Amino acid sequence: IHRQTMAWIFDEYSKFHGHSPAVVTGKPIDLGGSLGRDAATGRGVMYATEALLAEYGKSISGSTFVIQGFGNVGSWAAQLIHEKGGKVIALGDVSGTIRNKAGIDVPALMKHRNEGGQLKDFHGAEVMDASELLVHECDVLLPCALGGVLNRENAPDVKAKFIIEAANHPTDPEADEILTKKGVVVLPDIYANAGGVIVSYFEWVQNIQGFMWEEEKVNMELHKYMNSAFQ
Ligand SMILES: NC(=O)C1=CN([C@@H]2O[C@H](COP(=O)(O)OP(=O)(O)OC[C@H]3O[C@@H](n4cnc5c(N)ncnc54)[C@H](OP(=O)(O)O)[C@@H]3O)[C@@H](O)[C@H]2O)C=CC1
Ligand SMILES: O=C(O)CCC(=O)C(=O)O
Repeated sequence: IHRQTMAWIFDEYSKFHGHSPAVVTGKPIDLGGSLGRDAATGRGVMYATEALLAEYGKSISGSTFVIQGFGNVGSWAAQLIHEKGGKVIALGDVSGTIRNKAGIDVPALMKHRNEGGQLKDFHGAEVMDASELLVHECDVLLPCALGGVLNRENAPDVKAKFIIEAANHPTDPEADEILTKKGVVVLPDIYANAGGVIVSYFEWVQNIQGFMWEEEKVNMELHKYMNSAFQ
């Protein structure tokens, strides 16, 4: 979401119809945006991953993760998975692809990135070939960048046991078929990345109520919705 654009839409609409914050979501916080919206999609991805692994008697802690994309969705998913004790062993964006068998120190990587550093220059990992990322050994693969990245070319080589569709349609229909035959569990995007649109709905609810929720309340409600949708 581009918050400034949403602010312009809100402002233009309100000129003609009076103060109407509920007309659009993804607004800046001081114009009625929701706390927790920035992290929401990545947080929802983490909750979805937790629910799926639990179904198989596993947990985030003790599992290994490979993440493509370190933007809004990927960086939040990486941080929250790291906080839960998950080991992010490889990660990539356009600026580079890196790995560390012992687990990447995600908060240190965030600091490096926020200071303007590129992934390839991060000291806590080694650089690897981008083409190896999606077929890297791991328990859980999280494509958090683009659509169509898993296709008939690379799907046969995927080693992950679980794929969380954090980006929109990262797995094309041919890949889906190949992965299913291999016994890879693919959690669909319509559920896995719904955290963003859920918190946008919460933003609308707060605007209608004329009330702002604490971030803890937003996260708790998001957890509740993600869990009940999984069931
Ligand atoms: N943000 C949200 O709330 C939601 C997002 N989504 C979906 O999630 C996906 C990611 O969105 P979002 O995180 O917001 O987008 P961002 O633009 O914030 O991040 C995209 C990330 O993908 C990386 N990337 C782009 N191309 C490649 C590539 N070829 N190989 C590796 N990495 C690449 C970018 O790298 P670099 O920074 O180097 O350019 C960046 O790290 C999209 O499919 C989006 O539709 C779905 C639901 C909600
Ligand atoms: O914020 C929203 O309402 C939806 C966001 C979303 O789904 C996206 O960015 O792809």
